[in-house]
Amino acid sequence: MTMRSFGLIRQCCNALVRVPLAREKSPVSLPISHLSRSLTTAAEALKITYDEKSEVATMHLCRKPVNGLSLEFITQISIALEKLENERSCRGVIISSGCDNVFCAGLDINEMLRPTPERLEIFWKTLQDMWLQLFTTRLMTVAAITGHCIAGGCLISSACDHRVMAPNFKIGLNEVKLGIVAPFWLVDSVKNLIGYRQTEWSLMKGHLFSSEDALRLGLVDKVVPQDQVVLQAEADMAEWLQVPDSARHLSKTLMRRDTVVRFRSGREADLKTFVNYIPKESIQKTLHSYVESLKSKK
Ligand SMILES: CC/C=C\C/C=C\CCCC/C=C/C(=O)SCCNC(=O)CCNC(=O)[C@H](O)C(C)(C)COP(=O)(O)OP(=O)(O)OC[C@H]1O[C@@H](n2cnc3c(N)ncnc32)[C@H](O)[C@@H]1OP(=O)(O)O
Repeated sequence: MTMRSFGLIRQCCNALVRVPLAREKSPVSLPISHLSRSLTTAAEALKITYDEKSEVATMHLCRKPVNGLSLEFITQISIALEKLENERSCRGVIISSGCDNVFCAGLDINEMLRPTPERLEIFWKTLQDMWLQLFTTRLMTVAAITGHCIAGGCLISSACDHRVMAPNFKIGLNEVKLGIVAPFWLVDSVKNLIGYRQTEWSLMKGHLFSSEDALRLGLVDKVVPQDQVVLQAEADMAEWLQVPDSARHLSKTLMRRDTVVRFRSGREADLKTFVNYIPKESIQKTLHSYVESLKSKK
């Protein structure tokens, strides 16, 4: 197997003070006083490899301990996606995790705790952009879900084209448990997979599905033992790549158009709602208690 890492991507990912890269915007300097805590450095957090033979890249999320989606991390993912999208030989990307038993625990909650208005706005815009990139990319996308996949984690997996998950983990949208609400575009992408009622019910309860229930409902496509998830994702990717790229991508565009149109017309209002809602004292209290409960479960 011929593997090479994308020098350009690594280079970009290491230089992370100016964000976001987002296509439609110019870069903005970050208030770096609020960098969120992680056990990994920015350079270690995202590893990209490319297999020339299969024409498939792997995006390995390694922001320990739980791949919490901080502004810097989302920006790295976004830059990497853009680079892969522009790499003509690349046809697919597998998204995998280097965190034990966690694919992604969602947004880094620290981003929402006592945020500066400036950073909060950049954070949400960057997340919106990253989601749109992933949801509409020409690349075939497969999520190799080797652990829990919660809220923002489900944002990533549900934006992909195919999902393979390990048994006995949790997946879904639990935002209400934190006193917050998933944005309509994330809800839509889950609804596209599991239908209206299951989405409404799980959203209102903050219910996380077991891997097995997720398979039954269509929130994931396969459940295989944890040590086989990546291999299965690679095998499924190879099968998917037998379909001509442009026809596959046009079909995806056709199926996702309504969600994308709704997103584009609602994203400004969504941003305003987010930046007004998060700093509210009542929301801050609930988020704070949630973080405390995570820490005290040990
Ligand atoms: C009207 C509406 C207007 C506006 C909308 C507003 C907001 C919309 C946002 C919606 C979009 C998405 C939101 C989100 O993603 S919020 C995040 C939701 N995620 C979770 O609830 C997951 C929480 N984590 C867990 O349940 C467990 O950590 C997990 C993943 C099951 C792993 O368990 P375990 O292996 O036992 O690990 P620990 O729990 O010990 O965690 C290790 C360490 O990580 C910290 N941590 C965990 N998750 C997060 C996180 N999401 N962000 C930041 N930090 C996290 C945890 O506290 C531990 O820290 P410690 O210091 O104790 O080591």
